[in-house]
Amino acid sequence: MFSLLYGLWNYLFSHAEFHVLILGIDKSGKTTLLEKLKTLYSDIEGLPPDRIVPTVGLNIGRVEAHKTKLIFWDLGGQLGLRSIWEKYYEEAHAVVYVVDSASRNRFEDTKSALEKVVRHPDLQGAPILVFANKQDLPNAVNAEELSRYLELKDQKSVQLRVQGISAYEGTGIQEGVLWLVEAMKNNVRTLQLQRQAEAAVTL
Ligand SMILES: Nc1nc2c(ncn2[C@@H]2O[C@H](COP(=O)(O)OP(=O)(O)OP(=O)(O)O)[C@@H](O)[C@H]2O)c(=O)[nH]1
Ligand SMILES: [Mg+2]
Repeated sequence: MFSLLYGLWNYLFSHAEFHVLILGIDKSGKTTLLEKLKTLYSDIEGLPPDRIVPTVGLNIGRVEAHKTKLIFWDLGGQLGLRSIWEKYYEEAHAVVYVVDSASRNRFEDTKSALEKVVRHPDLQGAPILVFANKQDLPNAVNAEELSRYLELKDQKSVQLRVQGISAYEGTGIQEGVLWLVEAMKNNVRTLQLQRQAEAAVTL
């Protein structure tokens, strides 16, 4: 019985696509990360950093990571564009929240934007992976220091992890994505989204 259920579970997930939102304030490195994800996990070579411009619309990256199909949505982080983020919340399985770990003068801004994400009712139950980006810079704070700044230890009800990365060098990214994939698979929100998708197909 267990192996039957396990087989069914695996079958469902091998066919499912997970929607992952990439959020964070402007210049944190979201699009640079998206392009690196394409390089790491697909046949497409992502754009080099010097060809990336600030995001106004939406960038999409479809990859297969750790035997799981992932669709990343990368949105613009400028102040005037952040109100668009919530339009994507209902359909998102998880969030990757990118922080520029070397810009201490912007930690307050990134903290308050993250708090709104964590508290939003449309994202209830979604795992949140905070990427402490730009670890290649000498003045970057590490993942532990950053979680102290962001006061993330108090968020007990949320599945949350802080991971140091460099979107330039690619370090730390796969470790974080592996955690996210496992978190999404063991998650009530994922089951709910899957049921909604199935209901939409049978209507
Ligand atoms: N040193 C360093 N710089 C980075 C890294 N990732 C991104 N950057 C730089 O940070 C700046 C912003 O990168 P983007 O990827 O455009 O940032 P974004 O978060 O997509 O910005 P918006 O689209 O405006 O919200 C660029 O100059 C990047 O080259 C990194 O890992 N290390
Ligand atoms: Mg961008």
